[in-house]
Amino acid sequence: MVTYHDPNDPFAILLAPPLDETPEQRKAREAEEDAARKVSLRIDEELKAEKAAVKKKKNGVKVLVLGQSESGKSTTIKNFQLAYAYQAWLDERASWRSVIYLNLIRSVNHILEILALEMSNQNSLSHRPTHTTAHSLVHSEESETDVSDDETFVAQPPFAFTGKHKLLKLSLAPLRGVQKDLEVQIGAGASEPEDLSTWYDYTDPAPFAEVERLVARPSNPRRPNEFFIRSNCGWKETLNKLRPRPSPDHPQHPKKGKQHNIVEILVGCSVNIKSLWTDEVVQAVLKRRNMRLEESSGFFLDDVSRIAARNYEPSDDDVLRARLRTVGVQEYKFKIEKGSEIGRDWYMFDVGGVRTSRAAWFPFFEDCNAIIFMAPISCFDETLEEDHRVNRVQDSILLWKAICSSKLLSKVQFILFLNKCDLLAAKLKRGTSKFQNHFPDFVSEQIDVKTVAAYFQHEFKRILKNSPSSPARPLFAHMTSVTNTKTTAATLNSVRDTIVHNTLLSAHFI
Ligand SMILES: Nc1nc2c(ncn2[C@@H]2O[C@H](COP(=O)(O)OP(=O)(O)OP(=O)(O)O)[C@@H](O)[C@H]2O)c(=O)[nH]1
Ligand SMILES: [Mg+2]
Repeated sequence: MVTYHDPNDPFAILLAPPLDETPEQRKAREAEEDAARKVSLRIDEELKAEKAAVKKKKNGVKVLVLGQSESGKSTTIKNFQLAYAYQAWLDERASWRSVIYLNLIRSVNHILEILALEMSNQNSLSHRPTHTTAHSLVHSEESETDVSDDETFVAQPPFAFTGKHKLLKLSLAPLRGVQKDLEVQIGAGASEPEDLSTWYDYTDPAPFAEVERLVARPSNPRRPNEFFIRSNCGWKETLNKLRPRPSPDHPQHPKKGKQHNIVEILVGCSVNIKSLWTDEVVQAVLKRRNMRLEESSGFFLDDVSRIAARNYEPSDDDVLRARLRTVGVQEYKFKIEKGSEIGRDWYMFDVGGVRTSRAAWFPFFEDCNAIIFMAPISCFDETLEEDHRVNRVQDSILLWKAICSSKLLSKVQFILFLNKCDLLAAKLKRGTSKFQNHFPDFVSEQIDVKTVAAYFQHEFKRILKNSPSSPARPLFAHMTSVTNTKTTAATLNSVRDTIVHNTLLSAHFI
C-alpha cells in the first residue's frame, strides 16, 4: 500500500511510515495503530459516559449524613437502603457475616480479658489486708456512684470464681487468634480509633472549617480537591472483599479455607460462649464494673446459638446492628420508588466521624442539597474514643456550630436526628448517671427522654439561628432510635418529603 501525505505538513511527515518499510513492519505498525485507535475510542466512550453521569447527578438529590463516630450515620443509610434499595441490600447481606462474627468474638474476648484481670487481682490480693482487696474490686470506669477513695470506700465481697471459669478461659482462648484473622480480613474499619489525647494537646472538632477558610482566601491557589483523598475503604469495598466466593468444584458452596476454620472454631465455642455470658459470677463482675455490653455497639452475645452455627445467614436486623467503622467517604445511590418523585436519584454520602476524618468532608459540601446531622444524645455522660477529655454531646455541639457557620452550606437544608433515644431512656431509667452533672443549665423538674431531647433540640436550634453565615431557615428535628427499622422508616418518609420539597423550592419549581 502506498501512503500519500502533504509534503508541507510537518505532522504528516513525522507520522508517515518509513519509505523502506518491509511488509512485516507495516503489518506490525498497522496492528499497533489499530490497537491505539481502539483505546482512544474506549476513552472517548468513557468520557461520554462520565459526562452523562455528572449531568444525571446534577438532577439528583445529594444528601450528606454527618456526625461524630458511632452517632448512627451508617445505620441511617442502611435504613435508607432497606426502604428504597432492597435488592442492593439483599446482595450485600451475606457479606456482613464476617463483621458480625468479629463483633461477637470481640465481646467474648473483652469479657475474657476482664475475667482474667479480676481473677489475678483476687488471687494476688487474697493475701493482703481485706480493705485493699475490696478497694480494687470496686474499680469501675464510668459509674458516678463509685467510691474510689480509701477513707470512704465500702468493702465488696470477693467473686466466687471456680474451676469452671478457668476452663472457660482456656477453652475460649482460640478466639483471640480468630479475632486477629477477622481484623486482617476486614481491614481498617474493623478497629475503633485510639485515644489521641496523649499524643496531641488538641484535636480539632471541625478541621473542615480550617480547610474552608484556606480555600476561601482569594490568593490561595489550592483547589478543594487537594484536601481530600477519595477513599476506597467504605463498606462497598470492604463488603465486596467479604462476599462469599463459590468454589470451582461446588459452585453452590463457598470456598473452604481460613473462613471455614473461623466458622468451625466459632461453632466449637458456641456452648462455652453462652455459658460464659449467662454465668452469674461473670454477670456480677460486669455489673460491678458498670459495663453494659448489651448497650454497646455490635452486641450479639444474646444470639450466640443462632450466629455460631454452620448454616448461619445474617438477618436484616443483624446487619442493621452490625458495627463496621466507616473509613473515608462512601457514596450510595438510591432511586425513589414511590410518590410524585418516582425515578429521581438520591446520592447519599456516608463519612467517617472520628475527628481525624472530618477534614475529608469539605469537598462534599459543594452542591449538597441536605444534611442529616446525627447527634447521639444518650452519650451525655460519655467521652470520645479519640479524645477521652471531650464529652461526646459537647463534641456534637461544637461540630454542629462549625457546620452552621460554613458559608458553603448556608443554603443547605438541615435535618437533625437526636439519636439513640432508646439508650437514653434506659440510661435515665437506671439513674446511675445524673444528667444535670453534665449539663447544669438543664432546669426541668422532670427528666425523661422527651425533656432531655427538647433541651438539646432547643440548643441546636439556637446555634443555627445565631450562626453568622446562616439566613433564617427551619430546622427539622427528629427523635430517633435508628436501630428500630419500623419507627425509622416513618421518619425517613418524612425526611424524604422534606428534602424533596425544599430541593424543588430552592430550584424555584414550586
Ligand atoms: N441502640 C442503638 N444503637 C444504635 C443506634 N444508632 C446506632 N446504633 C449502633 O451504634 C453503632 C454505631 O453506629 P454506626 O451507624 O456504625 O455509626 P457511624 O456514625 O457510622 O460511625 P463511624 O462510621 O465511626 O463514623 C452500631 O453498632 C449501631 O448498631 C440507636 O439509635 N440505638
Ligand atoms: Mg459509619
